[in-house]
Amino acid sequence: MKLIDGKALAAKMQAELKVRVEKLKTFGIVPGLIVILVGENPASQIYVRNKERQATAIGMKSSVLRLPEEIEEVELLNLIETLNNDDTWHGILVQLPLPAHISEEKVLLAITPEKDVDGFHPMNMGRLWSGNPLMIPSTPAGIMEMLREYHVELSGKRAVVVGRSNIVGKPMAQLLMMADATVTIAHSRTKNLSELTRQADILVVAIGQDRFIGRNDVKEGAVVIDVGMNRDENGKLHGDVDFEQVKDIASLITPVPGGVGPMTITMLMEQTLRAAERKLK
Ligand SMILES: Nc1nc(=O)c2c([nH]1)NC[C@@H]1CN(c3ccc(C(=O)N[C@@H](CCC(=O)O)C(=O)O)cc3)C=[N+]21
Repeated sequence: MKLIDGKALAAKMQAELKVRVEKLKTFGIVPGLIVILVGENPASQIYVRNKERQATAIGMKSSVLRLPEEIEEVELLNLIETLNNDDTWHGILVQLPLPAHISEEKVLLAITPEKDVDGFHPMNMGRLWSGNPLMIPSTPAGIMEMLREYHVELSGKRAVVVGRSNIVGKPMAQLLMMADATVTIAHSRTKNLSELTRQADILVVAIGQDRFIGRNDVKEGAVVIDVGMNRDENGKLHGDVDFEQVKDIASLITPVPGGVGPMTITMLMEQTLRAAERKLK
């Protein structure tokens, strides 16, 4: 078993991003990412702080708007409209999940696709599936970077994605398909899931269930990517893959923490930078 070190790759990419930021600054553009956080979800607070720290580290401008849980939907939509027209910000990210009284669909539609660094706007989802992406969701984008860095061959390989979310599963499947893998999307209702996952040369797991994939679900030599982040009663993080059971079967495996998570944040920065670089053209 060899570890895919997401933290190390994220650090390496940050150094490259820093150079690109400095270059852009010589043209008078400071790339900016604004994050909107509604309510007090403590887990969200940690991600938001990490995002701010990374942005600052590479020389980008970054800000977090903390809004009260009770904010009205129309107020949030108006704020997004203001930010759409504000040249300071090249990326706008609304942290999910939102409180139940606010329509996620309306909010995601309100962000102009050019600033939608999450790639969640229907226009960006459609462009990805049409093979002409503008913004790519950062978790699957980070996974593709990891597979590239570790020279994982994808063409003609059998990839199984467990999880069908708009944020991870669906865009992941499309990116693997664009890289010429043969892709199957499985999910919580899939029958004989194990039979399917055991055929995977590349197995991506994003189902949101603690240590869901065990030793009998993985083919010898498979590349295993774990998107899960589940906290147990002692506050320890576990993936959707039982790392201890799978580590000696897989040829390459991502740890949790230190795998997909750090790359997700770095790719968010990369998308913001790319949005800012488009201003030059
Ligand atoms: N609009 C939107 N975009 C998002 O990208 C988004 C979101 N909403 N809502 C919440 C999820 C979650 N998410 C994480 C990103 C990085 C880590 C991360 O860096 N994790 C580290 C540290 C984990 C720890 O120790 O707490 C690791 O895995 O090593 C975690 C979680 C982005 N999300």
